[in-house]
Amino acid sequence: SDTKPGVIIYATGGTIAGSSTSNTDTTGYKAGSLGVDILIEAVPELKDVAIISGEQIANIGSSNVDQKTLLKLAKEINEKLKSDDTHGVVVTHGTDTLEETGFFLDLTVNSEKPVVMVGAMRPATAISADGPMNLLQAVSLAASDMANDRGTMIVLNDRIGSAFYTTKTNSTTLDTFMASDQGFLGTFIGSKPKFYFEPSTPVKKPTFDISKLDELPKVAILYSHQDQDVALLDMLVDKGAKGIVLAGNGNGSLSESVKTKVKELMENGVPVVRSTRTGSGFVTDKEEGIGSGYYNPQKSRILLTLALSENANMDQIREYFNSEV
Ligand SMILES: NC(=O)C[C@H](N)C(=O)O
Repeated sequence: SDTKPGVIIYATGGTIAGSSTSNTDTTGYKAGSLGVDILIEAVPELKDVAIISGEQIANIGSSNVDQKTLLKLAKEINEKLKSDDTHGVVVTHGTDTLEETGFFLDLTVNSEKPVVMVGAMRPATAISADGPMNLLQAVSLAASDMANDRGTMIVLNDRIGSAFYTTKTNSTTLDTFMASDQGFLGTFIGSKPKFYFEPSTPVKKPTFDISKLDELPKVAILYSHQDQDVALLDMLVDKGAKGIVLAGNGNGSLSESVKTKVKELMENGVPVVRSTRTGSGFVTDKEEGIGSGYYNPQKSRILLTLALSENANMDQIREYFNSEV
């Protein structure tokens, strides 16, 4: 009937829109080759759960998603969610950087309505392609009244994760999106979303207004390791970085020489956030570098970018990362 909820699918590319000449190819295919209309036509069942419209934002591998794309997407979603005709939105996206876009939207979309990120690990042409079911589940979630007030969510492999905590943990397998400590919000039975809990909001989740921004400050990530070259930090600043995230060792540990450099940069107004290369856990605040709290390096980069976009000072940035113990 006409009373079905309206769901808009914003397509950006990725493996979910990927195709290959071989049905066993799951790595050499071309990401972002099928348009949004083809994705929708491939799953006629979408029309049973929602009134669907599709919009092509880009058709690229997710490593090519840039700040222009993020700003465009966030602005369009904020605009569309104001309409009574829109119950929720779905964003199809390559999985490699899906969590960055999801986290950015989680902090910048100002609506209680659902935003659902979805991708696939196998291209559309593969045997047992996961994209069609993932898309149907994502649309069902965006059309569900249970999905409000849960922030941006990530759907893959029958699971619902919060974009705030979820990360890609495996380079090739289907069960790649996880939040090791925080877990999932729910699962799917067939295409039906089933939540474990009523909605809740991450502790001190920040929000940002990007409506007047045309660009974002540059923040770079540097991976820590033994014998780290201190000169690379200066190079990043020379090349225009306004802030730096370190994928630090363990609880954000740095060598003595990197520590000294970080102190110097911080004194000169360049915030340095110490995150962790371990893949999970909390990084505590230290004088020599802001602790990232629960934010992994790629989420720390997005948060520091947004904090700098509103000219936050060092203390405010420390507040955002909520990493004091
Ligand atoms: N599974 C994927 O979607 C990976 C792809 N390379 C992308 O992120 O665009």
